[in-house]
Amino acid sequence: MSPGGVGGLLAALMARAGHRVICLAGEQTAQTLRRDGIHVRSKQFGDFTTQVEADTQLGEPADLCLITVKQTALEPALQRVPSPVLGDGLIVPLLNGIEHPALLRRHYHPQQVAPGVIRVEATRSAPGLIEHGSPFTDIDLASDSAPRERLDALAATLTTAGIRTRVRDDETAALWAKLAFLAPFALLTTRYGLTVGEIRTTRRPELLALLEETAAVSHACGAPADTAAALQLYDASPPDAKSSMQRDAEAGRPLEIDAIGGALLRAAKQHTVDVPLATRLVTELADR
Ligand SMILES: NC(=O)C1=CN([C@@H]2O[C@H](COP(=O)(O)OP(=O)(O)OC[C@H]3O[C@@H](n4cnc5c(N)ncnc54)[C@H](OP(=O)(O)O)[C@@H]3O)[C@@H](O)[C@H]2O)C=CC1
Ligand SMILES: CC(C)(CO)C(=O)C(=O)O
Repeated sequence: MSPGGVGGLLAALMARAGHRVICLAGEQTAQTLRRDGIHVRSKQFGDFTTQVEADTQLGEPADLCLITVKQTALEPALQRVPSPVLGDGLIVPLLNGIEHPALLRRHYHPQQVAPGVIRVEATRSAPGLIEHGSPFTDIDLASDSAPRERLDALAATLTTAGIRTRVRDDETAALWAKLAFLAPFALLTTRYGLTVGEIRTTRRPELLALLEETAAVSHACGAPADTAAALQLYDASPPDAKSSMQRDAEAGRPLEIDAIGGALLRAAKQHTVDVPLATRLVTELADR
């Protein structure tokens, strides 16, 4: 559901591996996909085009529904996948953030909901045209409510299609591991309009302070967070890397500020953790 940067790439990889794939999108995107398929330009997989089916709403049961819409459009998008039509298919949201699994568990049976986090850099430059800029496409799956065997089977299927997938034991830890890295990255690159290479040099003290704040909230929520390891990832990132929130800001699209920054502040408040820098950055971004 929602074949944008992430969803379009995964749909194309699954179709290329021989799976039947139905992309659920707006009418215009669905028409384009039915006619032209999905064309991927990838640093990892090379250039390729695959045919997919496409519709505006799910019309039959499915084994798996990957949810790859932005959080800002999640609630209306769920109408595209009515629970009675889906049957007992696995729902796997790959959105950034930590709060959407609760919403999905209200819409679908909790045993069907298996959240994942994805590490990838992928952009939809036009409907059906995906630019995949990272030389990796990695997913971590974890669910407090879905049976482990289903996650293991899915991880094997995705890995065979080229999407390296691991199953983690702890859902909270898996979601926070991504957010603890992403929140400082998204907030700083978007607030200052700088690449990761510029942030880790010219704004290093702020980066360190924000990593500390985020790690403190993560710990308070029961998820281990390793600030030194996160900093190493920043230092190892290609200097011109940008966050998806920053690319949204550049393109004038709505920002996932609430799912990423807002969720961090809410968790901090709940656990009475002081996060002055995160609060300032989220406020400044929201004001814009
Ligand atoms: N892009 C990246 O590199 C990464 C993104 N993520 C996360 O993955 C998630 C998806 O991001 P990304 O792939 O970049 O998103 P995109 O903006 O590329 O794609 C969003 C898709 O959502 C659809 N959409 C927009 N509005 C609605 C709506 N009202 N109802 C239903 N569908 C709608 C669009 O479909 P249509 O064509 O019909 O308009 C589009 O295909 C986000 O949570 C993001 O944070 C995580 C890691 C990396
Ligand atoms: C950090 C990154 C690029 C990892 O995939 C991401 O999730 C984002 O920018 O939204």
